[in-house]
Amino acid sequence: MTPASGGPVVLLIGPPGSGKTTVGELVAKALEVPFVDTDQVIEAEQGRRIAEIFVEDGEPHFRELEAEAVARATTWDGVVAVGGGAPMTESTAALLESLPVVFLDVTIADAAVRVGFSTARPLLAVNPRATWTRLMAERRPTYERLATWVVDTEGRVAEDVAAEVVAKVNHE
Ligand SMILES: Nc1ncnc2c1ncn2[C@@H]1O[C@H](COP(=O)(O)OP(=O)(O)O)[C@@H](O)[C@H]1O
Ligand SMILES: O=C(O)C1=C[C@@H](OP(=O)(O)O)[C@@H](O)[C@H](O)C1
Ligand SMILES: [Mg+2]
Repeated sequence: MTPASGGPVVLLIGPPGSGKTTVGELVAKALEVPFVDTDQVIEAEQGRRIAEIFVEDGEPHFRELEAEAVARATTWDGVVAVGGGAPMTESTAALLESLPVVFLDVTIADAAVRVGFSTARPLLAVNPRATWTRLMAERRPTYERLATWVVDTEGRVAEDVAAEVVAKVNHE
């Protein structure tokens, strides 16, 4: 992806299983712009999976890598999906405040079905439902504060959610 003066068309935030990665790709395709997922950037640059980074270096190190990756992504054109915990880092929240952000909302019921709570998401490896619910409660005020728009994804296919994000971005 090439740096551009305009910055991201839209950034997607929300908890694991809200569909940031999936919907982000669909939105980018529809708008014919590049897509970047900061977790994928981190994995490619590190040559390791997110779960390995957590185990080998700990969550604080992952959060540093994540803050750097998000900061770079905010200078690029296109659609950006970040990890569920990214907005909880202060420097990241400060950057997102002035950018077009969609909070993809979801309940534990749908998130559990979508994510299946595999070990790919290390924070959810133990007591996944209780942990997801606690994290969402901690994070919701930040997601809502940073959201330019909130899109409810409950019971909706990703294509439908993506169409609403595109409409919001296009101010339809
Ligand atoms: N609206 C949706 N309806 C049903 N399944 C979805 C939806 N959005 C995403 N998924 C599925 O849920 C899983 C997690 O989606 P993902 O995009 O990785 O979420 P996130 O990046 O927010 O954690 C994927 O298997 C994806 O195919
Ligand atoms: O909620 C979190 O803290 C995390 C969410 C994950 O991304 P998704 O939200 O895309 O699953 C990934 O960044 C990492 O496992 C930590
Ligand atoms: Mg994701």
